[in-house]
Amino acid sequence: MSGSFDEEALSEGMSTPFHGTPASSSEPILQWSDLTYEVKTKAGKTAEWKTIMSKGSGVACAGETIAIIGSSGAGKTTLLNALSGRIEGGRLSGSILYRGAKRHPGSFKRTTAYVQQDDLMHPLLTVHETLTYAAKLRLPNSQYSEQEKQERVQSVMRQLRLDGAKNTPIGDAKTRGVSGGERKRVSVGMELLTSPRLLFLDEPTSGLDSNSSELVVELVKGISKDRGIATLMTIHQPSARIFNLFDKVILLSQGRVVYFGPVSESIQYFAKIGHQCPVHENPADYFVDIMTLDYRSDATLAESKERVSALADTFARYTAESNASLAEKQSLVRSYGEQDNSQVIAKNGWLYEYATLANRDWVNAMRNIPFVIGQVVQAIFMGVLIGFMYFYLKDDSLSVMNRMGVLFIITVNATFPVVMPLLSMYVQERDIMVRERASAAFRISSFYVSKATTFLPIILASNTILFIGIYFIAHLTFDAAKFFIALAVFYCVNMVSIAFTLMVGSGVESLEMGFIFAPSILTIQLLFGGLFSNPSTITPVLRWIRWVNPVFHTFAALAQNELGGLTFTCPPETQCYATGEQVLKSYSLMRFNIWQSVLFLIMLGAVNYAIGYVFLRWKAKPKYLWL
Ligand SMILES: Nc1ncnc2c1ncn2[C@@H]1O[C@H](COP(=O)(O)OP(=O)(O)OP(=O)(O)O)[C@@H](O)[C@H]1O
Repeated sequence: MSGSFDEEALSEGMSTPFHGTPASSSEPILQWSDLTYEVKTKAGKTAEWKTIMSKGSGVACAGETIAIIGSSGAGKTTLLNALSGRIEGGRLSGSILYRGAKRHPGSFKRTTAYVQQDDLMHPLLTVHETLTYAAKLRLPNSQYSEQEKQERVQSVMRQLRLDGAKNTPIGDAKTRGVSGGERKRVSVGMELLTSPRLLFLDEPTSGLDSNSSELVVELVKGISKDRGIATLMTIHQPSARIFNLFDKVILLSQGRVVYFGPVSESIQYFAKIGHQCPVHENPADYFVDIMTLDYRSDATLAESKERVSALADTFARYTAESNASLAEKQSLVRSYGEQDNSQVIAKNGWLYEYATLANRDWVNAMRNIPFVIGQVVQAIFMGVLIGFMYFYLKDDSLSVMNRMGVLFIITVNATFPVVMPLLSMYVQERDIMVRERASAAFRISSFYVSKATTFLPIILASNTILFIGIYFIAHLTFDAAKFFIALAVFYCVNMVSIAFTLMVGSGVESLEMGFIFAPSILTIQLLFGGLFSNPSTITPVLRWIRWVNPVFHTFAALAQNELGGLTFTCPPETQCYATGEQVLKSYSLMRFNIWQSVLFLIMLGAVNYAIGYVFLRWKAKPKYLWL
């Protein structure tokens, strides 16, 4: 028997599953009704709307922990995202009330918390550091002293039983770190540092063994109850013990609600509509079984579709006819009154945010041993290798080609070797930042400036070693003014490369795309850099490239600085350059003087930084549908 029920029998002895108003009648935090979500799909040439979630309604009250259960593709994540204000694209309709009033995006995000399924965290920071930085960034200084922030971190670590892993790094696929369960608890902890009214968790137990899963759910439930947080989590086939930990459950199938009410009454409800859960079976498994479409044959599929549809219809009819109607729900809200959800939550000052982020970036960069050692070793190795390749340049005309070569190689060392390693670090951190920004933890500008300023000293320090090695071993002109001017030009192009990295890294969708774009653009810069082709012979259609080409400006400035005033000896009966000026003229490198080239570099750096910032703002801008 599927879908038939005796309403009177059903009502007997049961509270109102749909609304599930708890006995204590605690404050309703989130209410949603008739929530429908559709996406556009292509069927041949015509596009049509596909319903992913249909007319979902419910309420989450303070202190309750609610599970959203369903088979794969049932719409669990869609419901969680719609309720948490993180749904992108498509069409969302219905109503969502947060503490009795319409949600206000800024304060909703700051007073609610979302724990993602794939927790992105800085792998090299310890548990304690991760939570401390999160506390510094998320808790306003106007309400918390540094001491109180630290107390908060300690209390969250204690509540989530993380004291034992306090000094263990988070880790990732490359470096060993905390266990999966601890990692999840750190993610939860970061969200609980503030005092959210609502907590969303997307599959917090996925990938965990049953003990770790149970611990996560148990701890979350305890904290939610203690702090009066309404918690909603999607969960995939929980064990019977975990299932029984929840206060309420939303059972979803094919985007429709099949049951929403107290866990304690779920078995009774299904029994009354003809689906008696066997005594020794895990109720969660049983419910998922009867809600899942059976694709084994056409007959089983048709039968299961009918069953699922009957289950959802039955529940819809039941709730529509039950005493706990919409009117009751509304009166419940009225009894608590509408809350003002638009209050501005205090942010920390820009400088404080910047200092915290820069400190975190610095710690991260310095712990990235392969990166640090790689930078130093590469600088020494390349400095010595290139230096000896051009060892002790003389002042004969044969040295002209070598001088031009070494100056170009110095320039090249400020492009690829700077951009590629920084790009991979930056894109990874950008993705973490976009996540952190979802809870409006800090400003994009402080993150961006922090990145620019932490990369700069690291790159300048290693490239100074390289520059000095090449300069003195190759024996470029030993003149203090020339040395320092060359170094200044070299610093400028390094700065442009960092700005370029931030621009590409902020604009691309993924690191893979960055690894395609960045080398392509850098190769073009090298081709038009002034060594491989004479700038005056390049077709006018492409000649403008030199204006925006940092490699050209660097090479031209270094060449003018090095060759200016030099004279060369010529072997007898040969034609050759007699002066540095002749070389510069024949290479067409005197279109701009050294200071104009430096100015171009500074401007290019500024433009790259600015475009990168705009890209990042656009990337971090929420594109969510809002009700
Ligand atoms: N943008 C979209 N375009 C087309 N179909 C979509 C889109 N978003 C979601 N869906 C479909 O909607 C259904 C519900 O997706 P959702 O991710 O909410 O399921 P779920 O219950 O969380 O599944 P799982 O447990 O496998 O993560 C799926 O069948 C999914 O393929």
